[in-house]
Amino acid sequence: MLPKVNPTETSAWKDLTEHHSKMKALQIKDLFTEDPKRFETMSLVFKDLLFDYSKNRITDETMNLLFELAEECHLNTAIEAMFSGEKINETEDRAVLHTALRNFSGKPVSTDGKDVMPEVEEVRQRMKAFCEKVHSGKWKGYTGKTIRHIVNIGIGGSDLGPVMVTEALRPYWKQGIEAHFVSNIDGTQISETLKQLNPEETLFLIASKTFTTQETMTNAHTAREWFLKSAKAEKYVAKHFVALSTNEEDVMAFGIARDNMFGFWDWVGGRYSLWSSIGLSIALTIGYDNFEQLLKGAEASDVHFRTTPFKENIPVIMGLIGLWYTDFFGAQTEAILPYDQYMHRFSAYFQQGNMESNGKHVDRNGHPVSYPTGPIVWGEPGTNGQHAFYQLIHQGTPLIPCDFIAPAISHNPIGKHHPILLSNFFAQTEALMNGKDAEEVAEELQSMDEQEREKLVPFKEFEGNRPTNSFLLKEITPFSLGALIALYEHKIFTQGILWNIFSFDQWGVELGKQLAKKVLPELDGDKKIDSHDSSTNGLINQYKEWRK
Ligand SMILES: O=P(O)(O)OC[C@H]1O[C@@H](O)[C@H](O)[C@@H](O)[C@@H]1O
Repeated sequence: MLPKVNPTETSAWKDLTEHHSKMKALQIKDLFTEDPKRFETMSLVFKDLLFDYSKNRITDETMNLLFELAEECHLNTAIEAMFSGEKINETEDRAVLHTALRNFSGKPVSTDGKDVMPEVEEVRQRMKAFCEKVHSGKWKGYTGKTIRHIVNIGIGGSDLGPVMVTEALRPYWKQGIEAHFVSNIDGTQISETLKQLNPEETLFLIASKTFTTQETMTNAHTAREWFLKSAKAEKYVAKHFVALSTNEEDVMAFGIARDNMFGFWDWVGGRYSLWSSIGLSIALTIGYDNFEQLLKGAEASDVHFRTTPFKENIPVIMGLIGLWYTDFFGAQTEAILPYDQYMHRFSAYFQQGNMESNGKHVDRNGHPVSYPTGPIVWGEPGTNGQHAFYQLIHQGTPLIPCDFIAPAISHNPIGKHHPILLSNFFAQTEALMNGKDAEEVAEELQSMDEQEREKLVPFKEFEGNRPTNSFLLKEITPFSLGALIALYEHKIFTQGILWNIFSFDQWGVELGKQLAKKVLPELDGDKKIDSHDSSTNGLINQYKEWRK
């Protein structure tokens, strides 16, 4: 059982509260003037990744108090508990061992007295063999053709990770293989996907931890019917459908043979499952060896997180700085802004990662928390975001801490594109910190009539002091991406421990599922509905009227 400390009752929290009143007025840019070594002190290089956290509203004292908070909340004990298979997901009575999926150390990882590594290894080997069969063309469709299209049918954690990673690693796609993803229950997505496909060359991966998720099962049945319209015989389903799941019984009931099922375990949370067999679409798309590199990158971050003192521990620092803004500055959101087009789903992925993990208002003792927990996470790739919402980041009223991410080397080094992209990446964090004061604005508007100029100055001023982290990666490779994802995962863990909440359950998504199940039968027939509030009744009845 994890120690359950209310963070606000620690002495570090009290000191941080006092410290915050001093820090409110401090300008980040002044901290740079005062300390020419600030960048050196507040940046870390890990593998081929530079993490620069110097453009934050922090001093050494802030960081030391935050480290003390982490100590008082027993973060070290919690990290060890996770890695060593303790059932830290108490509301579901489960261990949290996605780290075992990327363990190549040869050391056992046990939970419930059993080493999970032999089974992990066995599934990895089966995934590898399967990828080889598909890529070599030995795996044939029902008419003897090779597989050219992979369709992953899953939602939430069984979709977002595979989509994000395959997109981020597009330069590594195997020739001759196209990956497709269907998640939404909206029939549009599967219809539009199926239109592009030939059933003879298509492999469906039904990805669902529980194998009961309504959206996934409905899409899977639609895909099966579509396939059988051409293939005619049930026996061919085995050549075109595989399951990625923990639920063997329901997989069999769907008609997928045991041989075509790649299992994983209840100690893998859905939003942490891309490292498991849920990653089969990734392995099929970029090749198994590259998938293994992704796992090895994540393993490197695991080792870093588990063994590095807090002062040099990137996910711990990321988590503490985030908490500093959420709980002391009242920041409600955080933006993740990758300056890499291939990473266009990275923020969407960590929307689920963060918000499903730490969107909790009850602490580990079952009491409502008295402090803000998980922030809203959002973002779009640069520079698109600059021309859309950066206005608010620069001049709006809310404080929005931002993570800027960019690769030094582009996979598409054409013309001046990459230097232009990176000039924006560098310029934005500088501008967010420095702002632009009235004097500078007036200087810029010198040629203007004085009265006009004075009117305009307030609108063109930037107060600055807007905090950012920068992640400069040498290049986006399977290894570096794996490492980066795992750093973000461990940031979430760090914050969950400090907020004293359970980060690995997600009871909040259940309500919607239950309610939709109640409404669905009411949509049949023409009978007017009066079982809800007048708004819901009104909407349902208008729908019934219009769909006639
Ligand atoms: O993989 P499954 O069982 O189909 O679940 C998909 C998603 O279902 C959602 O309801 C859960 O909140 C997610 O965590 C999960 O990833």
